[in-house]
Amino acid sequence: MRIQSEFVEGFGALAELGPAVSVFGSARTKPGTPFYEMGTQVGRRLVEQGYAVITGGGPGAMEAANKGARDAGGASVGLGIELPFEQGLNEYVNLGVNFRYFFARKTMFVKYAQGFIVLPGGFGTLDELFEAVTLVQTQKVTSFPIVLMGTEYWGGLFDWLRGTVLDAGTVSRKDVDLLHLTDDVDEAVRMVTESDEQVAPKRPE
Ligand SMILES: CC(C)=CCNc1ncnc2c1ncn2[C@@H]1O[C@H](COP(=O)(O)O)[C@@H](O)[C@H]1O
Repeated sequence: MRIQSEFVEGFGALAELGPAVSVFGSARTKPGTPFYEMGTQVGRRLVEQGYAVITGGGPGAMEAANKGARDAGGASVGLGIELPFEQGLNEYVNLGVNFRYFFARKTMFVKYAQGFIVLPGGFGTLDELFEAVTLVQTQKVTSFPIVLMGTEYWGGLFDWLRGTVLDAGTVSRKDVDLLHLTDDVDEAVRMVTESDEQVAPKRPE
């Protein structure tokens, strides 16, 4: 069955990856823009700290993170998705897997990463972000730091969660505290890798 084979293929391709961080962000972020540059720096810094970089393998922020990772000589993973307006994996991916199903692909982002760094993005990015927060909140995954980058971009969402949503009692303080926010690349990388000390021993070699 196609669905099953996507999981098998994904698990097989990523089994030997070692520690990794998934980086998300808009497919529409253009090269030369500040957020593209931020993505490149995130990819580079993660590799310098000994991490593989996993992205959705597409253009924009994904491409930026893959570029940074590859240029720094690291593992640059792209988990591509078949879309009607297919663009293929970006040129900076050095380990690529293609998926037809978003849900199979999303499993890989969480299963093979120690945390998420989320650059400014749209519906796709929000989907990935909130799936991860839900998994952490419900303790389906543990010690999984999630860092949003771009204080101005995410600030409104942050305030809304800590105001309206928290006040309504639909989330707890502990839940909103799962999300970190920064503009600083080193700080973001530190946040996702620090708690890895608790996570690392649980991962198979
Ligand atoms: C120019 C364009 C729209 C290309 C679309 N090509 C894509 N290729 C790969 N992953 C994607 C693509 N679009 C959305 N995604 C997924 O959704 C996220 C970005 O969606 P968005 O641009 O924020 O909503 C990415 O992290 C990725 O996992």
